[in-house]
Amino acid sequence: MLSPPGEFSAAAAAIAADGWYLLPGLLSPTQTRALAGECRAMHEAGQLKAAGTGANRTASSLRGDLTGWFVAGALSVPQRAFSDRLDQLRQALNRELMLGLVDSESHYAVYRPGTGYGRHLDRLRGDDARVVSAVFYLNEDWRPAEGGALRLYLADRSHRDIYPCAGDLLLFLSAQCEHEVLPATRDRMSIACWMRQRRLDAGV
Ligand SMILES: O=C(O)CCC(=O)C(=O)O
Ligand SMILES: [Fe+2]
Repeated sequence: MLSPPGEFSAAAAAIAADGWYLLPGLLSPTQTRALAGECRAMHEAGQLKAAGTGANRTASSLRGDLTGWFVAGALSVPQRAFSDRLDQLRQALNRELMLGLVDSESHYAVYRPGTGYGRHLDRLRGDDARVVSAVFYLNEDWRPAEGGALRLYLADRSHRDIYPCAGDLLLFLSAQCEHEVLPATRDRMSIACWMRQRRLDAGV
């Protein structure tokens, strides 16, 4: 299903101009709460695993999150609602910016208190598939005093701190925007996603 015409025009324009955008309202509060409940339940059941970095995804000291990938063909009801909306956004970005985004990958992430993710780019070594990073936040009533900002480093050498507030989707260009996750004083839950192009070295 297509999104209403123009729904994501502001996001597309900001990504083209600035390389990033904070998009509210992708899902209803009820849908967002369902995802948060599922993420918390998977965490409590021990189903989220220490994440790695790089193509081999071995555990790393750079990052302290626990993750669980969404499995295509086995999405839960809340995951399907999220993935459908992300797909509408992906198609709108293709229409407005001609990005050639063919699919996306997503995982739940929980950062325990005191853990973060050091400054990095989201492109994997030798792999140019990731074009747009999207992080959907699941934390109700987050207060800045609790820390946990995503610090986004901008081209003009300034930075922006974005707090992980439920319902907000942070979008940025994977190849250009260095960023880090600052430690928090409570569990920090999100869905990290990447919209991908066909790999340039993959042939046709
Ligand atoms: O959770 C966030 O705000 C960002 C996570 C991140 O940078 C990543 O998973 O690559
Ligand atoms: Fe990242």
